[in-house]
Amino acid sequence: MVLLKEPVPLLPQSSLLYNNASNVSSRIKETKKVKLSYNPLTKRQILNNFEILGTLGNGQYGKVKLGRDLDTGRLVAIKILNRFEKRSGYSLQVKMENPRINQEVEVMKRCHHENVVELYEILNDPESAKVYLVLEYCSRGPVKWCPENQLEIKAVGPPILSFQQARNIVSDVVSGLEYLHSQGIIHRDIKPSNLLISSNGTVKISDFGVSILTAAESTNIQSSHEPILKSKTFGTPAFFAPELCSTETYCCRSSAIDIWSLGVTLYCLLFGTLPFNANSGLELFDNIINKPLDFPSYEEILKHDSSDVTIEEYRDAKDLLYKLLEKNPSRRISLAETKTHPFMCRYDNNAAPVVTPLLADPETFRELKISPPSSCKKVELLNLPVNSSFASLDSLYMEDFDHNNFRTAVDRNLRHSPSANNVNILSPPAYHNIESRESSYSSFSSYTSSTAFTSQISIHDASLVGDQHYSADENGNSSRVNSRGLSQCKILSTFEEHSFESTQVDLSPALSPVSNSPTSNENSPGRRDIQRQGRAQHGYRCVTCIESQ
Ligand SMILES: Nc1ncnc2c1ncn2[C@@H]1O[C@H](COP(=O)(O)OP(=O)(O)OP(=O)(O)O)[C@@H](O)[C@H]1O
Repeated sequence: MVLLKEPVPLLPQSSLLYNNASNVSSRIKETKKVKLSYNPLTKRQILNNFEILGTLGNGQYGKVKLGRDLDTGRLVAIKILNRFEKRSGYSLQVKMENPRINQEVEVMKRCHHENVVELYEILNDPESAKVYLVLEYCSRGPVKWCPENQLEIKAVGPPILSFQQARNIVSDVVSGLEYLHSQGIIHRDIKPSNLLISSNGTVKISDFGVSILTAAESTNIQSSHEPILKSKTFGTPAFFAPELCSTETYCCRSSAIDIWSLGVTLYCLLFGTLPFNANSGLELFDNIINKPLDFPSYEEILKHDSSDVTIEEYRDAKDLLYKLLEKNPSRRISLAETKTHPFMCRYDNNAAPVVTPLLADPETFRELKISPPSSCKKVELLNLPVNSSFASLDSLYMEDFDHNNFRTAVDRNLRHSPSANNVNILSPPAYHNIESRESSYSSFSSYTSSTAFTSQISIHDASLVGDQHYSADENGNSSRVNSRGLSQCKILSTFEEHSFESTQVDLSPALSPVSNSPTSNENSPGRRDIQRQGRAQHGYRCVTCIESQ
């Protein structure tokens, strides 16, 4: 789904990210110092008191990581936001404070409800280019309403949820929305992917990046439908209310837009397709404003819903959808009315809670699935520069990472190992100019795995993506790792003074070419020279780990 970028800050710059306001709950911890470190033994990064276990999602505006509070063991989601955003003018790029951060923080600080994702802590170090929001972790991930392999925008049904599951989800969202609106918060981006499911199946509203506070907080803005802060549109077009699609009613926005988006969401859950769709934005807006609502027939529903939806339930569902997707915002159903609508009450038997599989077990979030050899002792954490956050490990190598320190720490580690000679130490310059974060991260993992656990060997093709041109030769004394072709290769590799041999290469399918494929030199069988072609030509991610024999 495309999110329209919001061009103007909606909250005053003096927002609460930097200022304390009396009405902000003290529940939320604000930490002004960020410390990043790396544990080579576990191969995990540590952000202040949180061990980073893996990636939960990549949003439009940054990454979300799974973390574990080292004191309490509690799992958390850590949303990483860029403090600055670049805006391009005619000839210059300006670095501006990212207004989304203030917005999201300001709104989340006010929220404390079972159906709203909770903010626990804000890590906001002025020295850091990132701001970290430590959030309640919803282990079952976002609400899914179409098959994994299908783009939501292309989904045409059948639905993957039963009517009862859809009802359970919407019931939780209505409670969450009622709370938000009572706090003067309009979410403005209600859609299934912003509804997260906790381990016990509770649905929680998340992602407040485009939310706003109405001028009159805590008043029942929904019933008044008063115009709110004048602002540009944002959110996800297919979920836009008609009043957002027309320039005539430009200023007239109220919490009724969330109710419309709730209607689009319910439609998706029930029928597995969007109610309004089109090939272009203009056509989509035209459909939202003018096209009458249309539904799959009852017979079609019966074909797919195994729970035998009755004709009454089907009719009630349609009736509720007509009321939620009422084009005139002042006639749109309220949340209180939604709660008591027959579709929500008459059939509710709680028989089918939403059960989606848990996101991967935290332990499987390890970047490398290797266990430390018994000879390997825990080594000191490596301090990382504050801006070498997980979202931009490339900067770790490209900008200000102190390679000498890193190697010193690594060397210290080597002394614990009986097989230090088998370690492949990469030349730091090889990491330079890596444009892809993923590639950099893999390199980083490879490097650290090879050095932290010396009975394991990593082979790297970092040279391929580095400044130095480097060619690979299966039979020579140096090798490059090709994420496609290597799996069966016997590799003899030397790098600097260390050499090692490996007979088995474990290649993850994820380790595919990162960006453009490198060109291959077809004239040299068994040998493919990687030629960099300007900045866009970066090669492969590194192979992570090879078991030594
Ligand atoms: N609290 C959480 N618990 C579990 N997973 C989460 C949590 N918060 C976010 N995620 C995961 O990270 C993804 C991106 O998060 P989020 O939507 O907040 O980021 P965003 O940059 O605002 O995304 P969007 O592109 O939708 O605007 C989510 O779709 C979800 O998969």
